[in-house]
Amino acid sequence: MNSQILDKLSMTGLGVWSTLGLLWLSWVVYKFIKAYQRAVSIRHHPGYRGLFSLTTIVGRLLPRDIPYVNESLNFAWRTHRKAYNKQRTSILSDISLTGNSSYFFCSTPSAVRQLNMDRKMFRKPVEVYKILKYFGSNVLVTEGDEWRRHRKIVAPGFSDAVFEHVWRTTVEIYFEMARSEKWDRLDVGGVSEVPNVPELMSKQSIHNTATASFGAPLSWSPDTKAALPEGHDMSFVEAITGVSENMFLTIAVPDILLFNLPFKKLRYVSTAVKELKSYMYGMIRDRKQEIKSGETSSTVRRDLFNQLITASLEEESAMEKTPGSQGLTDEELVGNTFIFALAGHETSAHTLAFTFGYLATNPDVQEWLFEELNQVMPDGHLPSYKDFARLPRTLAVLYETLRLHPSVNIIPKYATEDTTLLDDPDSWFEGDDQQKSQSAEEMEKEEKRRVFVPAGTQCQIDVVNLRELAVYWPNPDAFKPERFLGDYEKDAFVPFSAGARGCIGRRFAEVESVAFIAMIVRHFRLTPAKRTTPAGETTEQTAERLLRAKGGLTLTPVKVELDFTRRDGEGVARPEFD
Ligand code: HEM
Repeated sequence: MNSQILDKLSMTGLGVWSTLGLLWLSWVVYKFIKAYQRAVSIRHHPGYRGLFSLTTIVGRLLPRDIPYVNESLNFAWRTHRKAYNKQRTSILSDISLTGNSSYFFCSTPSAVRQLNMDRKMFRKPVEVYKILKYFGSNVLVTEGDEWRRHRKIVAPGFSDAVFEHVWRTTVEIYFEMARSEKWDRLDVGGVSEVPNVPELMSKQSIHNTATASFGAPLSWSPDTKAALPEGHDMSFVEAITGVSENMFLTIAVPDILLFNLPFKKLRYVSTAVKELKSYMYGMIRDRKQEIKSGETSSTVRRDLFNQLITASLEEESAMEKTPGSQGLTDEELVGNTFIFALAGHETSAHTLAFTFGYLATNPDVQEWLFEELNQVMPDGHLPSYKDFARLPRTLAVLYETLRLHPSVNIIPKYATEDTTLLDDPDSWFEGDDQQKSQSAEEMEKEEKRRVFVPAGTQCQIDVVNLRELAVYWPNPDAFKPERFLGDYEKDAFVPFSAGARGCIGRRFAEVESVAFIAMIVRHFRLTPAKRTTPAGETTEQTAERLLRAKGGLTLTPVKVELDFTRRDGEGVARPEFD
């Protein structure tokens, strides 16, 4: 081929590519204009800024939080909530993609209720969760009949017997932590500096998961010289720590790279993955044998794992009698236990770190909480699961933290058919729409406020924005746990989601967190770390610094540095359990 023909061909190629590029650009601009028109027509922000949201290719390439461009669109966490508030004009935010579907960010209780309760019209977009199938399919990532099969088997595990076990384990872990942090050697008034509360909470949460979920023996400070089980290069707790703390790497890096690249970090994570899988399959084999041979029963072993395997075996044996029943495969059992570990670990650890940050910066609330704890846990009294119901202030402190710093920022759903969502702007100013009488005129008005949602539209519950609804949360930015002691709008508080797809581990998390907060605050006064607080810093600045958050798999505390000052009384040395 002579060079003239080659030149011609490359010119033609260039022409084709430029034409395609131009067509693509025109299509993007067309989609953008349509999105903008729709956003304006239904009064929804963010209008033109939709192009820069994280749901668009452009938005993903740009740095986060560029003033006036995308600063309030970083839904992983809105670092500039104040700016966001000013721009907010309505409740359903239509952030359209350069792709072919729209995103609705919903933060009106009426829309949230619809999204959570109308299971026919709104479903979970399972493709979004694909990466969480890494260890096997599970209850979080499935829908329809598949989901029902998983949920039926995992649900019985979340029982009072397990919660009692969780409570007890949490209290034991507290004493192990106190010993390891040398808190048991502190005199009354003595101070322990805790420079990294999130790290400590992560450790407590991993131990809780290993012990309460998997029944592993408690090993806060393991004997490193002790022999590892045969055929293993890591202990179980080390493997679960390696995977949990590097979850993002585990699921984001393709296996071929994760297992073969010669980087130290990847070697560590891939070994942890291999080890965790090997432990989990081994444990399933052993537990199945134990249960089948009658060597143990769920009343002896109360961990979540045992309940799950028992329920799956029961379902399998029911198969013979009831056609259609089906247990979980070993891979699905591993998938579910992994998801319990993942869903339970990060969320709880981060929430506890934020809780202690809030208490340290709100001394009045801390004393209000201490009053309750002192009554329920007089000196030397070890609280039991029965005391959970007597600690409403402690639970309220947890809820208020979750309202202000919800671990899960966005809960995705999609519309299965053409439908409408109730945009309820009046409720921002007037109160709950439900309480209004439904006269014909009002119903007509209500129809007008319904926003058309075409089939396939992604409708996200915007958990972060719900915190801002002053109608339901007077003085919304203030840390006021007492608001949860009376009636409150349940659809404006959905950190655990709600309805059939609500968090199955909610009670588990509440029990673990309440027990741990109770043990810490009963025995220590928490204050911002003296050593690292700059001179002249105001209370607001300290709170802002300590409660800073960043995105991640779930909302992540940046750094919470506190001083723990021992209160009077006992409770830092481990007593004998009966
Ligand atoms: C503060 C702690 C926790 C928070 C804030 C939280 C939040 C949530 C949220 C928002 C969902 C819905 C997710 C979605 O629809 O995409 C969810 C689902 C789920 N959570 Fe949690 N969670 C917590 C603790 C736990 C714990 C301790 C466990 C297990 C031991 C757990 C297990 C699950 C599971 C299995 C699902 C899926 C349920 C289903 O789809 O049927 N979570 N959680």
